[in-house]
Amino acid sequence: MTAPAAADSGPAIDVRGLVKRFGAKTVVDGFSIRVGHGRIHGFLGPNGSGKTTTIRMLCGLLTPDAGEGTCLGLDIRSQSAAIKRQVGYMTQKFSFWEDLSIAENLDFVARMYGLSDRKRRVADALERLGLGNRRRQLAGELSGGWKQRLALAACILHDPKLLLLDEPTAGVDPKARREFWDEIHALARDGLTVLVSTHYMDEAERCHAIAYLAYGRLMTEGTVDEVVARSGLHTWTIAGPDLGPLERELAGRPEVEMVAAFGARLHVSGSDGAALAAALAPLRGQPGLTVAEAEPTLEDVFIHLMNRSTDNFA
Ligand SMILES: Nc1ncnc2c1ncn2[C@@H]1O[C@H](COP(=O)(O)OP(=O)(O)OP(=O)(O)O)[C@@H](O)[C@H]1O
Repeated sequence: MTAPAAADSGPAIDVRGLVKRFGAKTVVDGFSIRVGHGRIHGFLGPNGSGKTTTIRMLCGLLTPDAGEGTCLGLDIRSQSAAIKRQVGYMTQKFSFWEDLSIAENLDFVARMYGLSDRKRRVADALERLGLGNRRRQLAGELSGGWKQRLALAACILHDPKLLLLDEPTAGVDPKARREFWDEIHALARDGLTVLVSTHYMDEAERCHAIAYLAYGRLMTEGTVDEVVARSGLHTWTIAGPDLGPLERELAGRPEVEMVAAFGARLHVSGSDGAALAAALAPLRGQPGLTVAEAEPTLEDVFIHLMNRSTDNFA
């Protein structure tokens, strides 16, 4: 994989005020972001919040209606063709020739894009993604996790500098997902910048930074710790038997913005820490209940953001 060139010393992506409208609908509204080289940046948010549209604008695949910026040092408006040549894009619905082997599929992709030095590129991609031993296996016989790997191999055949992964592991089991992410980190260590959209919290936690979008607006951005700290959310856990009635009661309290059961434990959250603590105080001495303040999880924060954005924009 190509190491970042000296000219790449600036950010890999640096855009300001991107807007995209489809008809009368503003799908992305004033999006700005900077992403450094070799970083893995996650995009999260409800369905239809504009993640894919934003990612496509960032790398010149879609022209913004307003805004400006650069991707890989090139202007996203006037140099989009040059940007596209350096982008590997794994879409939500990739497809293969099921009755061709892994190696034959990759060779086909290399031919389709007119790549020089095909044999070496295919061999490199097979080795890079641990597909060498399976090179003769038919694509149609692969499990979900190996299919994703093949898709990733196809994306890096042309030595891109930027990878766009649109929900790359939807429906893949946790072990295969973890291994897929190990590969993404290995590619990032080699200098590739990665933009990835996902709905999985464990994947968000494996990104160097995340952006959360709702209704086309950037609601929050930063490392996972920063996003949790900035949320202003306070969370308590309550453990004990038969928490159903308590869950229903707490859901009706004005200090409680969210309550959800996780096994034999409730997560109770609210923005006003003092009011929430006061509301839960009477429960603390109750026999059989363990009530403790806890760090909000990323999922707590995202559900909170989702609820807030529904109130603000819907
Ligand atoms: N080419 C298009 N023409 C018209 N509307 C579009 C087009 N592409 C996307 N949209 C609309 O823009 C909105 C944002 O779509 P987008 O695919 O960017 O969201 P997303 O956050 O990636 O969603 P998901 O999580 O479901 O993949 C949606 O309402 C979608 O229907």
